[in-house]
Amino acid sequence: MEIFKKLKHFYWPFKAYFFWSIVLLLAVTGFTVAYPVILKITIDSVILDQNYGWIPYVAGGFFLITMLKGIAVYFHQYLGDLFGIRAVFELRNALYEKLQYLPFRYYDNARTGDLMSRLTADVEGFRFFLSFGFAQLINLFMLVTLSMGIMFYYSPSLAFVTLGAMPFLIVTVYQFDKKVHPAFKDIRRSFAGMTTKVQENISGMTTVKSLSKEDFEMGRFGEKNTDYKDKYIYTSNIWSKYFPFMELIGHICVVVLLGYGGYLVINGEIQPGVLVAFFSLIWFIINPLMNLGFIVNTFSQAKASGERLLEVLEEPEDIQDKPGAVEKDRLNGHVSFNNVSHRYSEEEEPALQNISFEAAPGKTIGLIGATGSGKTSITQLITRFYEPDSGSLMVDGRSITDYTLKTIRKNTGVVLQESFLFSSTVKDNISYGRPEASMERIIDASKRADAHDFIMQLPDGYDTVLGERGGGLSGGQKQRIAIARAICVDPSILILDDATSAVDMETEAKIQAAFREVMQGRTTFIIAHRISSLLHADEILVLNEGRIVEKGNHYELLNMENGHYRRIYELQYKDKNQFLLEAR
Ligand SMILES: Nc1ncnc2c1ncn2[C@@H]1O[C@H](COP(=O)(O)OP(=O)(O)OP(=O)(O)O)[C@@H](O)[C@H]1O
Repeated sequence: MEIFKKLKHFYWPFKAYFFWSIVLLLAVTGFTVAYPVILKITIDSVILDQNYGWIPYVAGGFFLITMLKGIAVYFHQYLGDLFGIRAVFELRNALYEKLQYLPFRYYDNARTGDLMSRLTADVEGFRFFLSFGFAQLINLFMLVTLSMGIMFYYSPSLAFVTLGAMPFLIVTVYQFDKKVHPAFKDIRRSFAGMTTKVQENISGMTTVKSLSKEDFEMGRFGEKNTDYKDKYIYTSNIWSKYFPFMELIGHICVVVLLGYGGYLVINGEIQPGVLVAFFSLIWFIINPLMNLGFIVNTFSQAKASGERLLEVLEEPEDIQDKPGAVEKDRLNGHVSFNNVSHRYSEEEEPALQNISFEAAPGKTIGLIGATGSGKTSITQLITRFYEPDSGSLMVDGRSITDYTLKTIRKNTGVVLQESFLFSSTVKDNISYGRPEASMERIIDASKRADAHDFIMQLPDGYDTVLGERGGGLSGGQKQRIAIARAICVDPSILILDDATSAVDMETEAKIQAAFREVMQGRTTFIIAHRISSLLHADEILVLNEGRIVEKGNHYELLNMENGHYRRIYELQYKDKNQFLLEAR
């Protein structure tokens, strides 16, 4: 119940639909139990007492009740559906919003397929209970109580004897729920595992095919599929064990009713109409109670789904605007790190240790070092994707946390080694960070990123729709669109994380020339493995194992005897010299 309480604010605003649906359900229940009552009157008061003149009225009454029941059922179901659909509409929106604001830390370990299944299958499981299960639970309660009430009214002794086996039925249903709830949770988890596998397989299809791992992948999928099948079979086994037993208990009740009820009729203690009415009423108790398994099942599924949805909704958003955070349209881009250290999780080694440097507005800072030396981590802190464990990170003389996240993100443009392109038009991809950008601005950004010419050669130019993840374009072309996207935002801090590694030397030179113009007035951080990309940087930070080991411009660093930078330079240029020597 705790889960439903926690999710209450999603469905409670629509309680009016629910209440009306229940009021109509009440009417449906009333009309349903009226049948056996009319039947009893027909047998005892019309047929046995030979009041045949009543027959047209009884028939008319039956017809009227059937019509009214039909109308009530229609509106009850319609309003119930509306209640569930409106509630999960809000829930889905809230989940999606949560996904937008969850920190990177969460996504480091999250699995896309699992999240997808939460947003689809789990939301659907919850809706089904709201639309259907909830009302069924109430229907069950009302039908059983009303039927029992009528039975006790007609013949308390027959009611007692007939319902004697009911406690067994209730205990069985309870046992069933205890087993079936964890089983359903497992099914949901297994389904999420399977969708994750499918999603990863599709995303990594190039790797799978290039390494001929199709069979291996089928094997891995087979495991997940088998697990899902086994979990379902296990759950079906629980059903098939419990259901015949529940049915048996129901039929014992009927046998007892016919035996003892028949005896009472023969002895003249009750009228035959009462026995006939009991025969209908008992099924209004047994059927819903047996259905309790199914209702409990939707309830268990909804509980399990609700739990998984709450896991996402309650995930802490550790990086948030602090109260009174400053919103600024434009920052100058003065970045300074003072003794900053950072580790991604408690168990891991620090990714950055005592990092200190100053980047004045408009300056270009190069970051170089072996893989894993912490280059990207520095930029992840500047964008505030993560927060440092210690030290201070200032932007324009104020702590980065003094600004709203929006201010920081609006003022930083990031081009990654492999940027993500959305399956929409080229134009939309370029103006993604600034949707209001004019066509001139988009074209200007593309020209600066050396993308305009190839875009014009696409079938629909800027209106060409790209495939998922920018399919249909070469790596370098995708990268140039991503660079245009960053330029279009007009950020005061530009981060180029190995941004030109996917383009050829000639294009790199062109983009860099364009960058030099674009970089004017912006603080730029260039992460590069090639020294050629850093020649024009005002300052280069050489990183090793999370520490800055050297600092200076290209020439200063080259002059350091036995320096890290010099070693990288020699490694990169040795081949060239060797080649030139051999070519002579
Ligand atoms: N999201 C993360 N979660 C946990 N550890 C991480 C994460 N990102 C980076 N690390 C670790 O932090 C250290 C620094 O990584 P970082 O990505 O900053 O290096 P890098 O110099 O940019 O490397 P590369 O040149 O390969 O991109 C590495 O040891 C890496 O394993």
